Amino acid sequence: RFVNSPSELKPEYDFIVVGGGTAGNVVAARLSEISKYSVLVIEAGGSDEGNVALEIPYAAPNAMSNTSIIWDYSTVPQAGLSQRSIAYPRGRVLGGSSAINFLAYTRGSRDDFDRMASYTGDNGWSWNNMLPYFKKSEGFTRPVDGHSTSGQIDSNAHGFNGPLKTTVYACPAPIDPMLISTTKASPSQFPFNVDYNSGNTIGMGYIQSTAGNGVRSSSATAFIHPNINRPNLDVILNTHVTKLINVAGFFKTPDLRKVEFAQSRGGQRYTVRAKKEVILSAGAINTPQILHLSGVGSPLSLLKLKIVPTIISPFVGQDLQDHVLLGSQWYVNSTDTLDVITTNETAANNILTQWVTSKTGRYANVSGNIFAWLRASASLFSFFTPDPSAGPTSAHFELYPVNQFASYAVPAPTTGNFISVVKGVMSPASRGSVTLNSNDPFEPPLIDTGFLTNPIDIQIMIEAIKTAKEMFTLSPWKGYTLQPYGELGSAKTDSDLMKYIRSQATTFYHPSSTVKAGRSYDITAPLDSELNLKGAVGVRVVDASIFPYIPAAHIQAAVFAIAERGADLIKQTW
Ligand SMILES: Cc1cc2nc3c(=O)[nH]c(=O)nc-3n(C[C@H](O)[C@H](O)[C@H](O)COP(=O)(O)OP(=O)(O)OC[C@H]3O[C@@H](n4cnc5c(N)ncnc54)[C@H](O)[C@@H]3O)c2cc1C
Repeated sequence: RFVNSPSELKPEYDFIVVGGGTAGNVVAARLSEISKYSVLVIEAGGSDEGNVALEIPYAAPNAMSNTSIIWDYSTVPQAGLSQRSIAYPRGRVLGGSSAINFLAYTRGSRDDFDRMASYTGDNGWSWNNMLPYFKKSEGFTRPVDGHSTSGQIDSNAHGFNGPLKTTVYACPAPIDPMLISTTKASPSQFPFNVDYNSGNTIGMGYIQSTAGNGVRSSSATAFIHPNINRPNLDVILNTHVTKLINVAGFFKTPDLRKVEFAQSRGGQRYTVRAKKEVILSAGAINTPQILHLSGVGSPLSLLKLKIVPTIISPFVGQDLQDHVLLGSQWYVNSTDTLDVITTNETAANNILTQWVTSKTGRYANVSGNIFAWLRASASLFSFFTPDPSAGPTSAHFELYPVNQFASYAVPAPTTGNFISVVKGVMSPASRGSVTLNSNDPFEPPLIDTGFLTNPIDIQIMIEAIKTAKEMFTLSPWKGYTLQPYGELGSAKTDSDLMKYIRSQATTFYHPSSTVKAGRSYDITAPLDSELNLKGAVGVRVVDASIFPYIPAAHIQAAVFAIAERGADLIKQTW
């Protein structure tokens, strides 16, 4: 049930999940399958229901500017981005970032998960052991235009009965045949990959997304709403967890199973206790923030903010990783592009009407249908600049072609037709941090992505731009792609490209690795390999914070899968 006010809560639950986001809702749904466990989810945001903007796959990018459903964060000035501070929204609504994200469903590679297994010393995180969890959460769905997916996915790699709906494109785009022809024109550079979610991510293939029947699937629609009538599951919305309180006596291992929360900034503080565990699933920004507010971190930094240290864990909030993004645009020799949606109101309304009446058409789709993940040249790497990727099945960079003007840095022109290639550094070496700015839980933390502070990452982005340019010299693009738009057109040397990248790059919004899992003796890892907070009784972290290295993919699928395993680890313990 949804609980309307703190007075309706029980004083104790077996499990309290902090954050009804991507991972938290999976954990709550799986734990409440066991009827004798009582489970409470505390979510800072409101309901996701009745908000059409969250349902339309194509409109996803609009959600992140709706301040009623996001944590409206921005980063500190970024050394690697010409000192720009960039917008850094997170989902603040039931479903968390899975309710507002861009729907790409990409798991990461065999090497990503095998590296996580070897880093943590826990083979349960290996690709072979995680694949069943990917399949468990997934319910692959026939695309709404009814086309056959034969040759577009490898059905052996997918789950068809899980709650989270996934699919491929619902509406073909004019550039799709050119992209597929690219894999034939230059198969060594752009190999066709029938399914990047099968362990080997490298090549060009069809994009999968978290949608089904023309609407978004999120952790709220998949894991909470279908189970909300369970008598052992309570969900309270619009409720902000302010800290965990240590209830152990002096000289005892800290026991943080008392959760403090409030419903407004100056509002009354309440508490609720967990008999078994508190699971922190507030995401890679807010989970370290809550830990810091609870006195878990570097004692010196905490004392400066008048927070009493409870557990010395200086790496909480350190090592943030994310994927840096750059959109580049080219004019095209065609008027049949998606630019019509921003430049022609009548056309946009017709597309919207089609979606409203039948949940089909362009709005049932994400912005692109086919993309590529590629390896950088081996010559970029040396003893001094080692390859940051997990191995040969992990991409160094992404090329995501979109048949319209796409940039998160410069406004779209009011006329013209474009193809954009959104590029990302998928196996970054740079790392940043999340630190407290204040001991007020309602104050945003200081977020530093560290983007492009490691020189290898900018070299990889330069190679990504050059690869996109080379793609447009291949035969399928002759006569279609015209001159590059804006600053890219005048960038001739690597140093020009560097300037262009640093002045326009933003983010894929994938913060991770801020409360890493690792071996018991690894002081850089605040969690053990089963996601328990080291040095505490009764606290686990299950969200994007836990990855020791960011997977070389858009990370929600990996978050869903680690949450499935996290729930199993909790069940095994109890
Ligand atoms: C704009 C955007 C686009 C993205 N696009 C994609 C994409 O296309 N594909 C992809 O794979 N990934 C994408 N991502 C990333 C992906 O969505 C996230 O990495 C993933 O959903 C994170 O899951 P999580 O469980 O760690 O955190 P979240 O899903 O963010 O959940 C955290 C939850 O905790 C709640 N919370 C936080 N603090 C508190 C508190 N103090 N008290 C109570 N509740 C709290 C939040 O409100 C939220 O509901 C995108 C993200 C964004 C923001």
